[in-house]
Amino acid sequence: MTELTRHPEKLRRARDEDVPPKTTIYVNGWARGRDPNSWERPEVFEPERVMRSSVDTDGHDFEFMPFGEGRRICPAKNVAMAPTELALASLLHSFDWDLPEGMKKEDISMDEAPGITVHRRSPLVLVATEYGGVEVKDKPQC
Ligand code: HEM
Repeated sequence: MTELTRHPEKLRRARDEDVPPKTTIYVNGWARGRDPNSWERPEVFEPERVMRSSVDTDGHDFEFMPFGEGRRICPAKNVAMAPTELALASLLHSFDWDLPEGMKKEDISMDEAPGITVHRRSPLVLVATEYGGVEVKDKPQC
């Protein structure tokens, strides 16, 4: 993708329209991840769907390319994946997670804020209880 951004002339004849040189091109990863031709019920938050699927993050499957593809693929893919998995696994292993008092599952908004990277519109507030029953005083925001 970086390759296309740097050398948009490669797309010149895309869809029979000229793309002028030096045009900045953004690949809409959000739309790709919600393409109903690739994913069943794409609007449903269902991370397990990638476990059932044969797609991987190596840049061969155009429906799921969090690290890009081709010769500009993220060179730190493995460096990024290991601590991400470790951090998430440690949080799940060490704490019970609950909603703040009075809040229901249906109250959680998964709305996203616009931007080059996707992030939540409103913070996710959870109560972490360490295994053994000790409630963590500073409620983390994920
Ligand atoms: C979960 C974390 C990360 C994600 C999702 C991610 C994703 C990406 C994506 C989508 C690209 C563009 C690939 C393309 O143009 O096709 C990229 C490029 C790049 N990433 Fe990452 N990245 C992550 C972490 C990191 C880390 C931790 C480093 C450095 C330690 C890093 C270094 C780079 C570099 C240097 C490039 C540019 C490669 C080039 O243009 O040749 N990334 N990354």
